[in-house]
Amino acid sequence: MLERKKISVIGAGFTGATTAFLLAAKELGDVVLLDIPSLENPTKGKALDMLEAMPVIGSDAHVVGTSNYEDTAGSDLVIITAGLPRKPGMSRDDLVNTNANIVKSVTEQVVRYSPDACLIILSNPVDAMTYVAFKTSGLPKERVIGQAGVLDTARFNTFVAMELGVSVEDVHGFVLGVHGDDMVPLVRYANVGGVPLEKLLPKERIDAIVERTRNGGGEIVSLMGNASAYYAPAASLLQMAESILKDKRRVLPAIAYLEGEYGYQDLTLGVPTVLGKGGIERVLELDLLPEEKAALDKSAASVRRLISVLA
Ligand SMILES: NC(=O)C1=CN([C@@H]2O[C@H](COP(=O)(O)OP(=O)(O)OC[C@H]3O[C@@H](n4cnc5c(N)ncnc54)[C@H](O)[C@@H]3O)[C@@H](O)[C@H]2O)C=CC1
Ligand SMILES: O=C([O-])CC(=O)C(=O)O
Repeated sequence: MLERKKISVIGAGFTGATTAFLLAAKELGDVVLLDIPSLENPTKGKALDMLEAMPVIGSDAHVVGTSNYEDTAGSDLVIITAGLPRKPGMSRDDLVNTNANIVKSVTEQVVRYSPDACLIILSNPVDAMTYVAFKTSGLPKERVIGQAGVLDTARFNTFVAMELGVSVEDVHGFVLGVHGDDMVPLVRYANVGGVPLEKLLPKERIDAIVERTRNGGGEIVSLMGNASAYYAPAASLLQMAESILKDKRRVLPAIAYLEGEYGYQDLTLGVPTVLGKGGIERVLELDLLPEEKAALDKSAASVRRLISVLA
């Protein structure tokens, strides 16, 4: 049964279009897909193509394409994917200035028409872009959320399931911190069907999985050449969107604006959260060992460096 929520997806490229399709197919709400005016017709075309898939899929969600922010008015949720993706040889951080300008102007328009929405930010470097969106929007911190940890954890879980030959459904990893080389896979908290991962795999295999997870985005970029990942990022956005729109209160890692949690002030960073209808309902503070806290501090420092470039 379709709950008539309104979801806007800004940026109709690889991640935005894939996300819009998943949201509509799962009947999470009516979807508005928006891109820049020079891409208005292709955006309308993508949206119409998605809409025409709905009778086959069995979803009554509406999908429209536009370049006009008036069409996004009154959204319950806005997902921001607008911005450049990196090319092989680039880091996510190389996108910081270009994408900060885009995210800033998009956020201004979005909140003008949807002041009550929750925002989920995908554009990279996503920790810093979440900071930009939060500061620009003037929204309460609970309603500006960045996507990183669901995707990084999904990659970790994929590699663990492959290594052990078990269902991905039973692998529960936990990746916090920055969406970059200094991300923090909390191996001590990872389990497979309730059994601690450290009891199932030797340290060197776990280290290899951690390393592959850290490079997960880069591995895809070097294979694809002209694009970065979009299926797993879109699936991650879908999971976060569903938890918010249905007030499921799932415990998911997400980028939150921190005011003292984990000892950080005025910083956006990936932490465990409870996602519900108000956005980030709660940040969960875990006990960290000194080496885990040191890794999170390194992660925090790399986000701070980027934010200071923008100031
Ligand atoms: N946080 C994460 O886990 C992930 C982040 N990303 C990031 O998401 C962003 C989008 O990636 P893709 O969709 O693959 O790129 P893409 O190039 O396929 O799509 C980006 C779209 O944004 C649009 N755009 C640019 N400026 C805009 C503006 N001012 N207003 C509205 N739309 C605008 C472009 O026209 C383009 O259609 C990139 O920055 C990428 O690095 C991608 C995957 C995962
Ligand atoms: O690697 C990239 O540039 C896109 C991204 O953030 C990811 O796939 O993790």
